[in-house]
Amino acid sequence: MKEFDLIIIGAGRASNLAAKAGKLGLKVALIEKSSLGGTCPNRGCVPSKLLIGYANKIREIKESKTHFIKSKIEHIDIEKIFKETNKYIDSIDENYQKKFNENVIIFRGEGKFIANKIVEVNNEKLTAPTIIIATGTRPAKVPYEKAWSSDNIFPLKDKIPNSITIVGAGFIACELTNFFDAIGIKTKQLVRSNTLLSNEDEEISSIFKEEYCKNIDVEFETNIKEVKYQNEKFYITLEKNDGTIKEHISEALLYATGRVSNADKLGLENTDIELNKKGFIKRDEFFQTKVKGVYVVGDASGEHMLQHAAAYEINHLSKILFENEKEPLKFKYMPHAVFSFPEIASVGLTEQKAKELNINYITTTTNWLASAKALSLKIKYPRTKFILNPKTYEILGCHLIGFESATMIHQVLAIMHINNDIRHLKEMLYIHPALSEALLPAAVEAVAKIQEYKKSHKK
Ligand SMILES: Cc1cc2nc3c(=O)[nH]c(=O)nc-3n(C[C@H](O)[C@H](O)[C@H](O)COP(=O)(O)OP(=O)(O)OC[C@H]3O[C@@H](n4cnc5c(N)ncnc54)[C@H](O)[C@@H]3O)c2cc1C
Ligand SMILES: NC(=O)c1ccc[n+]([C@@H]2O[C@H](COP(=O)([O-])OP(=O)(O)OC[C@H]3O[C@@H](n4cnc5c(N)ncnc54)[C@H](O)[C@@H]3O)[C@@H](O)[C@H]2O)c1
Repeated sequence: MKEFDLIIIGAGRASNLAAKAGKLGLKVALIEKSSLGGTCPNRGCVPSKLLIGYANKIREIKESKTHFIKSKIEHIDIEKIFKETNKYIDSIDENYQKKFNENVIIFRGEGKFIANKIVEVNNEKLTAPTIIIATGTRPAKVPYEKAWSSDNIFPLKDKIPNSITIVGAGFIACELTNFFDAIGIKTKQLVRSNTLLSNEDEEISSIFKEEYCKNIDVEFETNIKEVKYQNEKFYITLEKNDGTIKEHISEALLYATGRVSNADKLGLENTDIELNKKGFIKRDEFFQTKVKGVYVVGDASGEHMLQHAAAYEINHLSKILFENEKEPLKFKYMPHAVFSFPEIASVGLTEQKAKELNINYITTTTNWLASAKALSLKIKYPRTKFILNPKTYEILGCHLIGFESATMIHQVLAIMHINNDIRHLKEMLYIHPALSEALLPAAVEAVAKIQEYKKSHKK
């Protein structure tokens, strides 16, 4: 049996913790069955956003007529787009290896528990007083042979298809569908309900749907009834919720229907570690599982499934382990963005959630068009929606749709981080006429509505 100070299973974001522990002089075993770096740089956030960069540029050119510019795209080098993206992915593992000093021993293989504190990898048994499970998630199994998940395009090894059908209405489906459509591959999205991005605030997701569907061919309330794969094509029978049948042919079929826990492959039946109903590992507020000294962080907990959440958790665990941190991590808020067209960014409660919780709230929805910079974009839909506590001025939720929403929301996040009071957003000085200034009228409207509320609720 090999003894270590620390074992980490999964070299995604937890690679940073392994590197830090190694620098502190601890003997670390880092177990990874795939490429170092994990999902985000190899088959997640980073390559998908590299693709979105192409889509955004193309959409801008295609929409140039709004600025009285007649333009035509002569050629999109799709081969080159995938070649460059694949090349980026190829560089990740090697770059990660450079992070570690000689104290970090990398085991390339699948780690499995054979007892509470013993992990087996490549027929070697390892033990340590502290073990971190950071094994992330994998795409839900695709139901047809030859169909893809997002893992099949990062990197893309198959032939680039001339047509693609994408199933799902969440983050991955709406980001990738926009990309494939923008670069000129014939694209259809299949959605079983009547909604896209159903976890977003309803007002925002309905604006998104209206704008998105101006470009994208989406079949709503549609399921796949049957699939045949012949001559390198999928022959798909579609069934609408009203029973209508439609035949559809596509060279590629990609499922973006969610991700599942990797805990089923960890041999946890040999331990006292417990799973929740969705198959994710249970933990306490200090990330500790039922086994003392065994922790779970990042997507493996199934809580947030976002890179910034995983990074923050792993950083906090590092403080608990190496800096005597005694406080648990409590996220005050958890923002996210959908990098599609249009772009959405969101933090906190949606209006439907506020209703469900039966809390006292007010909302304001303000367009961005008082901002000259927003006006110059010549798009009418951008909006800021606030969900507010009318008694305390607290921002309970903020939802943006429009150009660079993911960047724009950071000024709201800063306020929420330091002292959550919408009045700061109203009082701060904005550079005129930067796009960020588009949030000022929203803050002014929100504060005015709260003051009205306070007046009308005075005894
Ligand atoms: C297409 C896509 C786009 C995304 N875009 C964004 C985005 O824009 N913004 C955002 O915030 N998030 C995004 N995400 C989510 C983000 O990638 C994850 O939240 C993040 O990677 C989680 O990090 P992690 O370290 O917890 O897990 P992972 O990065 O998944 O790392 C887990 C590692 O554990 C390894 N592993 C699993 N089981 C074992 C085992 N038994 N033995 C050895 N190794 C094992 C895996 O191979 C993997 O390398 C995206 C995800 C996808 C799929
Ligand atoms: N910008 C970002 O931050 C970003 C981008 C991509 C992925 N991610 C992360 O990755 C995770 C996974 O993304 P995702 O898009 O796969 O999951 P998701 O949960 O966002 O969406 C899954 C979609 O698939 C649909 N679906 C599920 N089963 C189906 C079926 N059998 N038939 C038809 N539709 C079905 C659901 O209704 C939903 O619309 C997300 O939870 C997110 O945390 C984040």
